[in-house]
Amino acid sequence: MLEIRGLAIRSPSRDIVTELALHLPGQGITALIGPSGCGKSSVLKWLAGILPQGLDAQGAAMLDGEPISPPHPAIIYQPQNDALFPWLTIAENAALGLRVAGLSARTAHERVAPLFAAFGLSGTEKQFPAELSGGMRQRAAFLRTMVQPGRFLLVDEPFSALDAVTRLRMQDWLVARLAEHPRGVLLVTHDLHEATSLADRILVMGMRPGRVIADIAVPIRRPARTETALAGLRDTLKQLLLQETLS
Ligand SMILES: Nc1ncnc2c1ncn2[C@@H]1O[C@H](COP(=O)(O)OP(=O)(O)OP(=O)(O)O)[C@@H](O)[C@H]1O
Repeated sequence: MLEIRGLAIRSPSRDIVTELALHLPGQGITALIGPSGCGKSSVLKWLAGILPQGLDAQGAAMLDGEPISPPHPAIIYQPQNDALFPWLTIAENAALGLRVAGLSARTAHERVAPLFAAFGLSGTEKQFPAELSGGMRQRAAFLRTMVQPGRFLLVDEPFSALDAVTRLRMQDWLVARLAEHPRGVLLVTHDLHEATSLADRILVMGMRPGRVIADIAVPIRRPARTETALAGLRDTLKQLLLQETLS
């Protein structure tokens, strides 16, 4: 279990997040939703140990009940932008996390190469990020995230640049992969369909200052998550978000 306790994040001009607490089980997907600017990305960056200069934070991160000081090898982070290195090929970018973790170039390549087809990236191995579409770059970044061995994945809108069909394909791939190799995923998304169809639990953040205002288990098992079955939950989430943006 990964936990945040009493997190406060401040900029020089204001409180961005106050008294934020959340826990992330070692299995399943927890979605983090909230109005734009409420601090979702800042929370992930803090937990990944890369809060930008200009923001100041206080709070505790706990892994299995023990305090940790991010960054931590159990925590893998995928930022909102694809953050691919322009001077590396797509294959090198995809293998980068494994290289940083100490694998040889050859072993890292052997791990990522079989996944290029599943990610719709066949033939892009020797290309550079600038030669790919935004959606392809986002898939390459997601591939880089998914091959890393950390127990917890923090992913910030990983499917936002994908067309509808590719998005569904990647979501299915994620669910299948987690069923084979359970890990804890914290998924930031603006898409209520994505949150309700993928997540086991949904955390709603309010704003000014950012804090968790609702922690909602999704009680419907995945095969039964039809549009009709999820409509009520989506409506509840929509109302919560509307209240926050209007208040
Ligand atoms: N480096 C920084 N310096 C000062 N303020 C910052 C910095 N980074 C973010 N902020 C401010 O912190 C607030 C929260 O930003 P953050 O990106 O965490 O929100 P978010 O909920 O992820 O937004 P979105 O959904 O639009 O991605 C915003 O008001 C933003 O302007």
